[in-house]
Amino acid sequence: PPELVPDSLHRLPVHPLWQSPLTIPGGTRQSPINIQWRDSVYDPFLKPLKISYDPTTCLHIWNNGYSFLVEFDDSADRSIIVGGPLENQYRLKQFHFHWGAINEWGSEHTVDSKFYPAELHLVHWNAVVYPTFEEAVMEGNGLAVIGVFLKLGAHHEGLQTLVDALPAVKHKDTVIEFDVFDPSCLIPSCPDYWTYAGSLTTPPLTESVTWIIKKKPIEVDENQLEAFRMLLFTSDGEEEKRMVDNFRPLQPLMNRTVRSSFQ
Ligand SMILES: NS(=O)(=O)c1c(F)c(F)c(-n2cc(CC3CCCCC3)nn2)c(F)c1F
Ligand SMILES: [Zn+2]
Repeated sequence: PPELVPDSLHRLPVHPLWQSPLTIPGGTRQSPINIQWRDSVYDPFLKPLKISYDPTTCLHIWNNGYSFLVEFDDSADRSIIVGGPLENQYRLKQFHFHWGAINEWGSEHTVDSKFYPAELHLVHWNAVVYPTFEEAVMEGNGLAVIGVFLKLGAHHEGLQTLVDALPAVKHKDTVIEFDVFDPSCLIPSCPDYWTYAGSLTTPPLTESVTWIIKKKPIEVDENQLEAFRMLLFTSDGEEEKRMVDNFRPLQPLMNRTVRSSFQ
């Protein structure tokens, strides 16, 4: 419920990464948004999303002072997605999460105004059309991000290997090698998703993302969520600020329709 949402949402977040304005002047397709289930439109022409990741393309985990990113070798078409709403295949670049200080909020997207405690984003770029990720970030069909909601429940075996590595990236600008991980273990097997045209939810907030939001959440346990909350926004030696509530406020839907791959 909105009254539960941290008042920080009503104050501009102070995190340095947000020094740029929280709203993009003239933005018409900003993210995240609330997904009103009954307003989403079933599109029978949407294809199943095809995910093929090579676990050996995993490189390292990096605390960038906003989230922790697991980055991949995207120098060839080894970890890709194709199909769904996409016209081209897209290469996996990194995945990261957004989460709250408490289990009542933390996700960026909401479903019927309900927050989940966390949300996973798998960021892919259109290497068929654009020569670099940096260029793709600036183009309307440049990126495709798969969003997966995390809900409090059973222990998640696959996530635990990632959680075990987090203490090594507690501080901003720390990196740890992470050389074999298959992120498809974090994606629900249920094929159902919503899709809409949106933006990055962090600077540069460019309107270049085809969002693919999985309908089914994955379950993680309290200890695993707490491990996220032990990370710090701050560098070693600075006054510690816990890395929590690193999600952008909801943005206006404006003239957009959310399509569903399911009836
Ligand atoms: N929440 S999100 O919308 O899924 C999301 C994304 F889609 C992103 F692409 C990034 N992103 C930001 C950069 C810096 C680049 C630095 C060079 C210029 C382009 C941005 N790398 N990846 C990101 F941080 C993020 F949170
Ligand atoms: Zn994100």
